[in-house]
Amino acid sequence: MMVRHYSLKGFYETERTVGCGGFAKVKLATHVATGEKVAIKIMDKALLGADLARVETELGALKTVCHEHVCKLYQVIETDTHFFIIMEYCSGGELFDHIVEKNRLTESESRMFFRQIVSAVAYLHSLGYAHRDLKPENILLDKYQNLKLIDFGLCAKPEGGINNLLQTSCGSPTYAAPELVLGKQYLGTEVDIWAMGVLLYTLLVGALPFDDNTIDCLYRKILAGRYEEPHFLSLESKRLIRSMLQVDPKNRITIKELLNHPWLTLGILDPVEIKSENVIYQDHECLEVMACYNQVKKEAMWDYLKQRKYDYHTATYLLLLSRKKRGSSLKLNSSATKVDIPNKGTIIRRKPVLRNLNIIQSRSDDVVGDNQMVETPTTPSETTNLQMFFNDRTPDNKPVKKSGFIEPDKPSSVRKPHKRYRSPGPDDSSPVPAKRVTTDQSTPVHTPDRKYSANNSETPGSARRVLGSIERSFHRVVNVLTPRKNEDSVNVRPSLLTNKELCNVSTTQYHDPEFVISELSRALEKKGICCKRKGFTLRGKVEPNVLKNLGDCSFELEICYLPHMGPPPPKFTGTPTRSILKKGSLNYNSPARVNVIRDGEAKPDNFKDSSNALVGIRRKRLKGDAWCYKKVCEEILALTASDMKGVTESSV
Ligand SMILES: Nc1ncnc2c1ncn2[C@@H]1O[C@H](COP(=O)(O)OP(=O)(O)OP(=O)(O)O)[C@@H](O)[C@H]1O
Repeated sequence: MMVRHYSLKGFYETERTVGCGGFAKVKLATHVATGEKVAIKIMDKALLGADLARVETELGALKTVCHEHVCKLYQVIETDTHFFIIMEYCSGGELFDHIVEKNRLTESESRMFFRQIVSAVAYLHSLGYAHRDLKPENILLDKYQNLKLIDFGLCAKPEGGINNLLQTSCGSPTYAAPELVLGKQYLGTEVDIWAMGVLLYTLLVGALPFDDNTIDCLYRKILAGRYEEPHFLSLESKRLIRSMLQVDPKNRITIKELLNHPWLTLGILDPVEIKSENVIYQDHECLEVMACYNQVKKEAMWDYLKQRKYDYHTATYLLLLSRKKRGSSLKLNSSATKVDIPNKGTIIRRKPVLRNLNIIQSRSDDVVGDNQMVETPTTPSETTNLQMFFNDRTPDNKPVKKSGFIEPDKPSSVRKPHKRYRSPGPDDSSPVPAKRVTTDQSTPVHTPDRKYSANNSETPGSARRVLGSIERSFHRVVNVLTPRKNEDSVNVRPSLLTNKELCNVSTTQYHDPEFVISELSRALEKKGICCKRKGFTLRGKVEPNVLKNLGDCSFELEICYLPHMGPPPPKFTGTPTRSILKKGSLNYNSPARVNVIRDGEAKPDNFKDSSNALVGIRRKRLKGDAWCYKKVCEEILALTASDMKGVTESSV
């Protein structure tokens, strides 16, 4: 059943679900004022229960960090029932899927990605944070192939600094360092390095270094530090992985050594940079746009924004800054619901706000002097912290005291269902009270009651209340009258994919979707995996130990038509013309990509006719362990492929 989130209405237009985790559903949405795409992580408080604390942990970290390879936070909305975390949208999907898609990455692609990971982790460590859940499922790609670290629910900021010991065992078993497995006290930095070793191995090899069907055997392998080194790995890659997967944490390479490691600088020469950004900084043009839009003085706008309330204004400003970085125009759409800037005394404008106003061109007459609007990429204190962390020297060249240079904070770690484990330890000995987690006491919650008309700043309170009430009634009428898009609506035909949607798709040689879905259902049944059919989608759930697998996961296999370019192919006559479902591999077998010129026009993506198109199987992990999902899909697709081959031979 589709849930309507009124607190987003007028501010964000939600689209499809792009991911699900143990705690959250993540939706793609458009930020109405800027038209920018964002991701909204929606968490139901009732389902969070005792894990409410992890939201606090995640938000605390996201509000502090700002790095090009950490997913940016724009806004936090808390209602009585939900959290909505509005973040940078990463359209490239999970690094995990990227690896699976390519089987394994080349050394140079792995290097490019690993440099970004090292940069982000070094930055986190310099701020006193350990991530504690580094794995390719928690690393996303944006459309420029930049990596973005997500999921800070298990991160820790030890009291007294990063060089203080933690005790809570948490994370995913296959990425867990030996000291975590043993339940010893450990350093957050050292367990992150181990997880990065596992990560680099998965990039280069396409499989986990430590894997087994039982947790005991898995832990034995981890404790022995025993893993295979495939022959195709270069000597330098092997050396680097070995230096991270050292059983004794004291022998493990440090993050500082990694920054300059020859493998990471090969062909690039420069050491990895850890340059941080300022979370929010003054930008003359963006501030002017914001001030004009909200009808306040620029100083007042900045005074408000620098409080970093993570409300709609913060989101709008941060999105404007990112538009500016990309060289896009700085325009704001006045159809977004307006939110008042609390300090009314500063409101000076009387001009009506125009639709799609491009405010850069209309410079206001009440701007703050240009010299006050200096962009400050990094604050002195941030620079100092980074310098101190990586040079072991203070700016006046005194040795740095290793602990205590970051404001102490409580470490936190919270159990994560499906993929993670946790054993209780002193670093979470102070149970987080089941209090209402507020992200910022002064952050306005954008419930419908807080929506004002465009010129609300000039409307007296009582009149505004009346208007608000009329507006709410109006919304209710509109909602009753607007037909709802039912998420449960069942597709009567498989969807026809475009070329851009061919990620995570296996091709078949068949044209009949009913036949393929029934073969898939049979294969799932044979493997003992219960599944539900909805339209042309099968949703399966794997319990631990089905298929002798440690993890559990749920997934979807959707039958769809593959795009074919040009006139429909002749009816299938027996000999497959394209690659058939490839046994035991999740690699995407690209269907023929032919640009057909019809009436002088190329039609690559928009060919809407599915008649005679071949059928494909699109897979998607919904929840749970990614490697379990990979194994299950491979086995099911292999089984289906061999079953269908028999049917093909006798029936065609
Ligand atoms: N900013 C984003 N842009 C695009 N997709 C995202 C974004 N954030 C999350 N996702 C997708 O949603 C999925 C779930 O998000 P996330 O891991 O943050 O949720 P969670 O409930 O904390 O998960 P977990 O159970 O792993 O803790 C991710 O694996 C990813 O596929």
